[in-house]
Amino acid sequence: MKPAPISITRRLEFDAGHRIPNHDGQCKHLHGHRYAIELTLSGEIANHPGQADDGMVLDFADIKRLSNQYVVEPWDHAFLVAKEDQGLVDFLNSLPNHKTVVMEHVPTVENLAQAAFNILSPLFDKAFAGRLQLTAIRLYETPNCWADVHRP
Ligand SMILES: Nc1nc2c(c(=O)[nH]1)N=C([C@H](O)[C@H](O)COP(=O)(O)OP(=O)(O)OP(=O)(O)O)CN2
Ligand SMILES: [Zn+2]
Repeated sequence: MKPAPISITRRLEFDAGHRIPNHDGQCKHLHGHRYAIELTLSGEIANHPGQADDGMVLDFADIKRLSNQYVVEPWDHAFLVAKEDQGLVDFLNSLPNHKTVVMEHVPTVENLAQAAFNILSPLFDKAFAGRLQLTAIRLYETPNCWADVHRP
């Protein structure tokens, strides 16, 4: 029998500041969140008796390593600001050694989840070609608010 499809998910957390400049409520103010990102990968379970990855789609440590390097560490304790939010970009750039990440789009949880997916999906494709795929990202902005991005 063909094995049933399987996916694995690794959760990582980071802190970042942001604002939604044109929001009609509190979110137009500078504030921060403890974000949680959940990365879901799908692939086949390795049948490699005697090897470290036997029985795994991918070692959770590998998901952590790639995600930390390219998203979690760059965004952790950074201020995530939209490039269109020019006054704030200029202010943040005036702060010596401030960790600022200028985003292509307004840093809603939807756009951040999409940005993380666009960064990480090709990296997983390249590193583990053919064996597995990043199929979804869930990004929590608060315990009550999150966005899901799915591989098309
Ligand atoms: N669709 C979206 N709506 C909102 C976003 C967003 O990214 N996408 N972001 C915000 C705010 O930045 C904030 O993160 C959410 O604040 P809030 O609604 O207050 O969420 P809480 O979980 O803190 O709300 P509680 O009422 O305390 O549960 C707003 N909207
Ligand atoms: Zn917010």
